[in-house]
Amino acid sequence: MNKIIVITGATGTGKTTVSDYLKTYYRIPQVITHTTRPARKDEISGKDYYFETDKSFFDNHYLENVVYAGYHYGSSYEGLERGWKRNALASIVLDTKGAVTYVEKLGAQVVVLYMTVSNHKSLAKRLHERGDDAEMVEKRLASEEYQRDLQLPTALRGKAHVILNDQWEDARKQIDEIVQNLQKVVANQ
Ligand SMILES: Nc1ncnc2c1ncn2[C@@H]1O[C@H](COP(=O)(O)OP(=O)(O)OP(=O)(O)O)[C@@H](O)[C@H]1O
Ligand SMILES: Nc1nc2c(ncn2[C@@H]2O[C@H](COP(=O)(O)O)[C@@H](O)[C@H]2O)c(=O)[nH]1
Repeated sequence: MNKIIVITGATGTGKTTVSDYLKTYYRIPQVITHTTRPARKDEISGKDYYFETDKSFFDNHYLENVVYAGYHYGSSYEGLERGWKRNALASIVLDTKGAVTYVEKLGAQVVVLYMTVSNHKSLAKRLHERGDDAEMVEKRLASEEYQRDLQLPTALRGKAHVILNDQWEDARKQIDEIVQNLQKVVANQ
């Protein structure tokens, strides 16, 4: 059975960092999602996201889609199938609403990693250090979605692995253990 690692949590908690780590060290392909948000510097269409217009966004066939801080985001069935064609274990980065939908729709195929930090104030600093546009950071931190994603949703309690990412080395160790077990499960199916 194919499986998907859904990496979720609030902005800046390290979801993309984890997804890149899984790709580099475990060869776990990333499912690329679609968004109408403008690209950040260094982001490439087709690698980080499929960047869409308000019109082209709706040309895709979504398993789920959301509005996050004023922009559309969506994950397509085709993108997921492309990931699974490359490997029986793929990863995707989603907000918590999308993560709940994945669990509802794909059940036992989903493994959720919920990223968190002990001090939420550190997140704004991380976004600025990442080089995000200051106005975009303000808008994001003021959004309902940001507040919502700071808490593990009730629907994911007892189902998600909670990864504390105050220090990357500690988070990495937790992730290594989960992924190595998962790889054994997938290999034995
Ligand atoms: N443990 C850590 N300590 C300090 N900085 C970190 C840590 N983990 C990740 N970062 C840095 O914090 C920034 C945000 O990380 P990342 O982009 O992975 O977060 P994200 O959850 O994907 O954010 P978003 O939802 O906004 O895309 C990056 O610059 C990343 O290098
Ligand atoms: N539900 C979905 N959430 C998604 C998707 N693609 C990304 N995201 C999440 O949106 C926010 C903002 O992302 P950013 O790249 O602008 O920082 C973040 O939580 C992502 O995880 C998607 O297809 N569906």
